Amino acid sequence: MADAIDGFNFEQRHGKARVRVGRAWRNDDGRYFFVEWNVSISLLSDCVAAYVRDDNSDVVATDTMKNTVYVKAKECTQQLSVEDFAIELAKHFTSFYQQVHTAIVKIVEKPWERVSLEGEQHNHGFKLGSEKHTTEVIVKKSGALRLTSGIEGLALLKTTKSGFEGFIRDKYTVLPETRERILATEVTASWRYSYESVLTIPRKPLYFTERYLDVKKVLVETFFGTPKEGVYSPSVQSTLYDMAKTVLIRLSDISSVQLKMPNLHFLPVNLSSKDNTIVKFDDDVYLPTDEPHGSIEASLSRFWSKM
Ligand SMILES: O=c1[nH]c(=O)c2[nH]c(=O)[nH]c2[nH]1
Repeated sequence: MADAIDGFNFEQRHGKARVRVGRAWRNDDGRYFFVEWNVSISLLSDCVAAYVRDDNSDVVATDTMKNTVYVKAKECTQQLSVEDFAIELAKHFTSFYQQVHTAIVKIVEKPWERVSLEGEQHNHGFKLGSEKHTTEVIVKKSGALRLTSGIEGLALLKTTKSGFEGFIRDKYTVLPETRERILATEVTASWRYSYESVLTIPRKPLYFTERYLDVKKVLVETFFGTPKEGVYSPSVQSTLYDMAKTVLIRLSDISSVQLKMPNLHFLPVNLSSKDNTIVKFDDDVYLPTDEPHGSIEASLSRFWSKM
């Protein structure tokens, strides 16, 4: 919402970024659960006077926002998904403060995973995994909701069943066509859920945690294909599209999905001197690179959905 001030359009928001909180829960049988969240809050509120008249009387202090994260974490006596925690926080800011009309809460969850020792799950031991679960919620005073979740840093590699052929060849092209190469990427995905009100989200406390695992499974399975056979990838573009499409086909409460898949190149190694070949590439020795990398991204949404 823009205000007209001194003959200008003025838009503002304020919040607290990167508030870190850890939350442990203990079951009746003594089993622990743990999450670590990095929370960023942004409030759209009627506090223009602070900018233009040195009047802070309508300002929610960002220090108060930070404290609220810890208070709400304390109040969540049952383990809950990162999405539900973000919605709880956003609902609090829009309902508690008359001045606040919209709250935007972004959270990145650190991938602490329960340790298994000799096939047995540890009661209270966790180790850090790799990819991260993210969420962004926007809640309005009316209860209108926009809920997006995502995954960051999902690194995937396959050693065969990938190629790239038939692309434009011109005087600048040196890349040979191939049906045999390594395919490696680090997937960043985000997907929007179709729930449009805080009143209609599923009640199950870990519903969105399960959904996150469902999306991750679809992405990974579609990238690799079956364990023995795999699936041939004619390009990153084609594999990306299959992954996005399978998410929308399998998961009915997701209305759109965005994927970013850098093409992390593994270059063939050939070494030769003036009179002999030292290393001849036979789909075996590679030079891994992450710079430069191809950057391939797309989004796919249902016809009737808002992006
Ligand atoms: O899967 C690929 N897509 C491209 O667009 C591209 N461009 C390139 O040089 N290699 C590849 N690989």
